[in-house]
Amino acid sequence: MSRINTRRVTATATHGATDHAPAITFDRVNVAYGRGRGATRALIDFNLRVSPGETVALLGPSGSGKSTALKALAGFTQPVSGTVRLGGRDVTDLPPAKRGIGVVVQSYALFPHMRVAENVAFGLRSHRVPRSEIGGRVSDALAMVGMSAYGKRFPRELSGGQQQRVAIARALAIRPKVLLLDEPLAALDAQLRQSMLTELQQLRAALPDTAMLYVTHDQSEALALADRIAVMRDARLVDIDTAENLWKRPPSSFTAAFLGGANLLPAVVTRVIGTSALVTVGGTPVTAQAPQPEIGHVDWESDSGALLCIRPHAVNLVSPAERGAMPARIVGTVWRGASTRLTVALVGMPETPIEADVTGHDERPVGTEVGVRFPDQGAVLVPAPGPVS
Ligand SMILES: Nc1ncnc2c1ncn2[C@@H]1O[C@H](COP(=O)(O)OP(=O)(O)OP(=O)(O)O)[C@@H](O)[C@H]1O
Repeated sequence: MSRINTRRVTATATHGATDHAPAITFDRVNVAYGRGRGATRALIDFNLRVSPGETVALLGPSGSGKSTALKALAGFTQPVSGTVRLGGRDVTDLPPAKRGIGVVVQSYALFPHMRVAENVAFGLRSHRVPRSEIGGRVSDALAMVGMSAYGKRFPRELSGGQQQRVAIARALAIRPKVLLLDEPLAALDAQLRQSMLTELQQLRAALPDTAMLYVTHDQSEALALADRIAVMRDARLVDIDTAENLWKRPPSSFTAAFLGGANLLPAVVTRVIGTSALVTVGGTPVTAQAPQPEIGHVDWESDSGALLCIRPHAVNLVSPAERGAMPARIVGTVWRGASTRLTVALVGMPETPIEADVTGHDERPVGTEVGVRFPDQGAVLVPAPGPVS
């Protein structure tokens, strides 16, 4: 049974905010650590808008600037330039405690000498909530995360998952309009992470007015929770769209690879009509989607190079004798229980092996000859990467 209470809670208004403004705005925000030549630019011209009630995941590899973006919003780091707004109100120069944001970090950050209820009450006191209200607010917040029975315990008497629930309760107790979560599941084991992910989905549904910014380097968390995913690389935002669009029609090879380990094969464009393409991969003709991005336009010119993006589950392994199949050989095999991940090398293209997921336990040995087919329109063209600026 779920431990998150799905009762809906309405966030209290923050003073000075406007109703129609985005809940969160980053406007050309730059953050650097250190000064002069040795400075690290951790956020470069970062723009992002999050609507009330929307969840945006900041996804990217280690060091790409995700936590820095949260810190700039929470007030833990000061931008060199740019503006941070909450509900339309400029908070760039406001101290963290005055921003009214709930923050949950990976390490729980509970006070070890305080009981659970005192931990949750702490934030309320620092937000000057009247004494008479504190008890009720603490009970409500603990009930939301299914921890009502644990108010008298110390953090050391709780499991990792329970401590993280208390940390979430503490963030929710102030009834924030904006909730920041920085890798909240990273310290938990795989099984607990999965159940907490389900609970976070329920929490999201229970807080329809609360905007959430969720930092993760785990694409499955981002896909499960986010309305939109903002992909970061080297201190910059590289792509932003709905989870579904980024997954199905990745606008860049970086996002394609980062979001779900896509196969990216060098291809040559034969012709594109509308959003359908005919390309060749290693000389074999393949049909693919050739989508256009939301903003801008991609010219898929005949004879130009592109990348063919295909997910491992969409690759079909057939008999090498089948007409139109690309000849290949199995070079690796990993049984994963419900499926087997096979690595196959196309004849003539050994440097770009393809990963293919096959249902069940596939016992074909390494060295077996196979044929590779991509289902009609099952692959998507992605622009070949240009130089990183
Ligand atoms: N306090 C600091 N002093 C100096 N450099 C820092 C500091 N905090 C972060 N950085 C640097 O800024 C860059 C961005 O760091 P940030 O923590 O925002 O990345 P991240 O995407 O959240 O990474 P991770 O997934 O590993 O947490 C990195 O190069 C990091 O080394």
